[in-house]
Amino acid sequence: MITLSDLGFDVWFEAHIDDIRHEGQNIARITAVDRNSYLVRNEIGEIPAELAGKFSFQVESSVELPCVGDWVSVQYHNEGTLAIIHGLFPRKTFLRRKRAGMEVEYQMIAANIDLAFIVQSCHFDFNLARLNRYLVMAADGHVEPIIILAKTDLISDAELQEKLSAIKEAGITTRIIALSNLTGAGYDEFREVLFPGKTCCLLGSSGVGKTTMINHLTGRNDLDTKAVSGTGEGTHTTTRRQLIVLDNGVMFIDTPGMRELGLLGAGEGVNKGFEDIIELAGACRYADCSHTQESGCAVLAAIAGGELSEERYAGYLKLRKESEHYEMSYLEKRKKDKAFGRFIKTAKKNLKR
Ligand SMILES: Nc1nc2c(ncn2[C@@H]2O[C@H](COP(=O)(O)OP(=O)(O)OP(=O)(O)O)[C@@H](O)[C@H]2O)c(=O)[nH]1
Ligand SMILES: [Zn+2]
Repeated sequence: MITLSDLGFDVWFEAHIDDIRHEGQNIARITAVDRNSYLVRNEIGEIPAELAGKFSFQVESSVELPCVGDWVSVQYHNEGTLAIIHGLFPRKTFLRRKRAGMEVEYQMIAANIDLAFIVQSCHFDFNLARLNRYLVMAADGHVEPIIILAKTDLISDAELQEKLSAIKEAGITTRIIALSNLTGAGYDEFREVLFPGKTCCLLGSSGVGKTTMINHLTGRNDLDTKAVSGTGEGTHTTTRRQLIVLDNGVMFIDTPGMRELGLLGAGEGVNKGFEDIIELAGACRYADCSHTQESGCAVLAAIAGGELSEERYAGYLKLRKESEHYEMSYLEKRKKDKAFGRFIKTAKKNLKR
């Protein structure tokens, strides 16, 4: 049977039990969040959960809402098939991001993470500016970072040494593990830093090999397949688990918000890693050239002339597409948040009348 301590509940949290857990309540950890529905897990099992009304009313900012990795106190209902969340434990560590356009408003991505692996592929994805952004984010939430340079099989040893020294020259002293999912190189070192009861996360752009790393550790498709369904208050909900416990007792958190982290404002990041393409683009006929089909495009001309490799161009397009996609979805979300803000304002006005 799994215990609270296996799930990461240690003396730091124990010190808060008397303040947070009241009579008849149990301690559990949030393993998934989907708008207002949650999954919680403890020694008894993993079940759907909802916020107690009183809890919701007292929340003044979204930061006070439970996020994945949080410890909460819950009460069981419906013969233990539904949990109601009554209290939130303080966070030992967290990952959060500033919401654009607001000065103090943060969005919580996950909580109580012991170790954040910042994953970059040695190939197209390698980017010091983005690496620094992740390191700042980890430091902000007191999360210990380790840099992973993945896909080492795609570059020569000399090229890998170059990347390692580029990181050191940038003044970054964080531990670096270079590994390949293909050859298994570096995995001994990777496994050495994974401890049972510790919560980890993988941060990095799409396609750098994060999912493959988890599957490599488990020999299964843990990150992709498991969803938990349950019946609460008559509505059937299926929520994808975002905190998983591997067979070796190591926990990994993977939330949709995490996937967006690195790409926010990546426009500048794209330019940073592809200075040669940006320089070429200066000679395009149209200032807003997309470098995909325009006549007079200097980038396309360079490919035709063999000065720019197709591969490098494809890498540029891929990163640009990802960054546009995430920036777009982030803007859409902000629009929704604004609409919700207006709704609240109107509702408050109506109340006053
Ligand atoms: N050559 C090489 N390819 C790899 C390695 N690791 C992963 N890949 C490939 O890279 C692609 C992306 O890997 P994923 O593990 O899905 O990457 P991810 O970071 O999880 O991407 P998202 O799920 O989009 O966030 C897949 O086609 C993998 O087979 C590696 O070490 N070497
Ligand atoms: Zn162009």
